[in-house]
Amino acid sequence: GASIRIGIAGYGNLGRGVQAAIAKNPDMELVGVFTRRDPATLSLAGGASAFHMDELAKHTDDIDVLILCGGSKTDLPEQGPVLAAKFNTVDSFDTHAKIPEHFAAVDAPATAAGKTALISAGWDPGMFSINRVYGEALVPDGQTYTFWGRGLSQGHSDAIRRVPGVAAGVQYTIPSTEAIAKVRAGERPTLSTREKHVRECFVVLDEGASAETVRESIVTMEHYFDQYDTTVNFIDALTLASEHSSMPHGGFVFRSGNTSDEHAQVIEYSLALGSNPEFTSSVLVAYARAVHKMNKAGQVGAKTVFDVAPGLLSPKSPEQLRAEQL
Ligand SMILES: NC(=O)C1=CN([C@@H]2O[C@H](COP(=O)(O)OP(=O)(O)OC[C@H]3O[C@@H](n4cnc5c(N)ncnc54)[C@H](OP(=O)(O)O)[C@@H]3O)[C@@H](O)[C@H]2O)C=CC1
Ligand SMILES: N[C@@H](C[C@H]1CC(C(=O)O)=NO1)C(=O)O
Repeated sequence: GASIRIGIAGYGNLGRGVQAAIAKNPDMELVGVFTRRDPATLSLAGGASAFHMDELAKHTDDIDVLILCGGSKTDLPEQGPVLAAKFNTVDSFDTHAKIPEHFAAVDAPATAAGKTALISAGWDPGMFSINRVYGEALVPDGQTYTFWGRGLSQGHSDAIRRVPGVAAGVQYTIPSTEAIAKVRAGERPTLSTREKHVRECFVVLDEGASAETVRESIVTMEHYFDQYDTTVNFIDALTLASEHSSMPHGGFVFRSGNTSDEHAQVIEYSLALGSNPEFTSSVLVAYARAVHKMNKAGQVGAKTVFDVAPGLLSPKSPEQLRAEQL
């Protein structure tokens, strides 16, 4: 059938990743990239069209799903509700504590417009969320553990880039090896947030900015850093470019429980990501396929990955999937 027509709103790591993912999905086509900056300054690969974000309203009829690639700290809370009133959307909103609030803010305009707005897709939130739900539903008597890294968190990197005085920066998440060892040994420990990961930031300061003020803003930042032991290293732009431009990440969700006194059960879902943004974007593109089908089926309003039947992610028909994958 006809290709699914995708728009990209916001051209950063995720925006570039969605462009790459569309090239890997023959049932998809890229209508255009929409940016708040001057479109002419974007070095777009593959001859894709770049527009200013203000042009989006003209494309409501030629975009089936708009994938929102802005940052969760400030872009998505602002752009999500506005764009969900005009387009079917997918976003990767990952400020976990604020997901219910974002869901409500997007649900009203999407429902009123008869649009479908999938929020918080990706891997965490996203694929890891699904596996946490599988774990506790399938093995009710047990404990669930999530570990990330060592790798670059895009949400935390976006968040530090928004701190006044920060010119550029990245954040690595480092899991506690002793916590992982206890979990793998089947001890089922009770672990606080602080006991599971530490966070390490590398920051390039704006000219004249105070390192101590920036450090304090980062380590006390609610929802991102305040519950973790966090270090902030100040480096120059050249070092950032040469030593911190790759974005590997990964981790695993572990469910350890008992179905009877005699039998322990373990479920593990793991990711090893050469590129965090490219994987996340590939997830967003698969969910854009599902959103397109859900909207055509009249399923409107805000959704999360918990509301999406797995088969909808596939380009194959339900009949094909039954024949090939069950
Ligand atoms: N759920 C999940 O598993 C995951 C979620 N995420 C989320 O994805 C979000 C986006 O991550 P990421 O793509 O790395 O963020 P970026 O910082 O690369 O981009 C965010 C926005 O900033 C603008 N921008 C990008 N580059 C520049 C630049 N050089 N100068 C000025 N503005 C720029 C773009 O908007 P514009 O083009 O309009 O200027 C872009 O949409 C993260 O905040 C995170 O919350 C990420 C990974 C996993
Ligand atoms: N949303 C995360 C994806 C994973 C990585 C992560 C972390 O390192 O804290 N938490 O969830 C991201 O932006 O990279």
